[in-house]
Amino acid sequence: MSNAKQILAMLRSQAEGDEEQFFSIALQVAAGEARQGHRATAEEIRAAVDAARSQRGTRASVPIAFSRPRGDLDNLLDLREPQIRLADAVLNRSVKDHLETVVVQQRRRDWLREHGKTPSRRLLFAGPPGSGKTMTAEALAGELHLPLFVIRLESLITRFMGETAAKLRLVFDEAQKRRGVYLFDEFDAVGSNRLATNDVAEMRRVLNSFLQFMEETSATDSVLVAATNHPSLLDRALLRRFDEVLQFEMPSADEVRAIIKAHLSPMKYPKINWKTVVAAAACLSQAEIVHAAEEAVKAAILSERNQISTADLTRELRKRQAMRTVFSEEQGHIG
Ligand SMILES: Nc1ncnc2c1ncn2[C@@H]1O[C@H](COP(=O)(O)OP(=O)(O)OP(=O)(O)O)[C@@H](O)[C@H]1O
Repeated sequence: MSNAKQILAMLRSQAEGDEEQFFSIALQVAAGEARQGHRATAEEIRAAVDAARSQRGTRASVPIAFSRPRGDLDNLLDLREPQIRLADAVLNRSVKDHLETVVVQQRRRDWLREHGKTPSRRLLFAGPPGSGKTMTAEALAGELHLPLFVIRLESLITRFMGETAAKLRLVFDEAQKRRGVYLFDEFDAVGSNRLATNDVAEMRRVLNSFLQFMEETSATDSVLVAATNHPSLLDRALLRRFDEVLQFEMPSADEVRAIIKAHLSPMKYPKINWKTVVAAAACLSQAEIVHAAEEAVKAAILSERNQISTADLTRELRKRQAMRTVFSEEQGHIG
């Protein structure tokens, strides 16, 4: 949008009393300035918008819901208001440490910027399906009091030349002007070095745009999370661009126990043999273990009990194991 059009849109939003739209266009102008290398002006506009927003915040008596993306972005971004915090996810020590770093740096980003430093904001979540990558992105957004935007890859990646890169630009522009956590799920679809064999040149262009946009976001405080089950598919040039790489793993024995305990409410569980339960959960993902615990609770409720036994849990965990076998046999069949 040209400056004249932006001024017109700002005047219109003011006439309609749409303050959020007004701020959003102001931030778009800031993003434009940042792209032209005018970082100080971009920062000044952003600071003015932040000040005006927080003034409005003190006047408001009820929390204001995050506003939905508009226009073309509506198809690309799925807005989720975070319902959880980091303490709700059961994570390994290394992932927790990385997240603590990000949270501290994001909370004290103004201080870091005053010293010419950029807070960590480009994160790669790598790990097996169901290990909590999406959940952790939501929890991180919750921790930072930010909206979570999930980028819909099926709308982003199209067959038409140049269109995917243009859509990516829309998403990154939004990240520049609206602070949030932006999650690119199944990121290997964008960042793969051997994807789209039918149009390698186009995927290269998309990847290059992605790399360029990653650099440009240095003036924003949005957090970019790319999640993948296949980190080895990612282009090396891309891997280097991330500030933090978080490796999600299959759950340890302690984690299995913690996940199950967190999902047994309202049941009591005085006599669980955890060794047996943990053994029955071998090779299951965090998500599968959550399902098994929830099913065990439902079965106990239906049989009008208020206690869960070791047998309840192992039965449900074994069911999950069996479902896994069926699934992998099916895949073997297809493959
Ligand atoms: N580490 C965890 N701690 C607690 N619950 C978890 C954890 N991981 C997964 N879960 C449960 O499983 C559900 C699905 O997990 P999630 O979608 O976050 O996994 P994922 O790694 O993003 O999987 P995928 O790669 O298939 O997208 C979560 O909503 C949560 O209920």
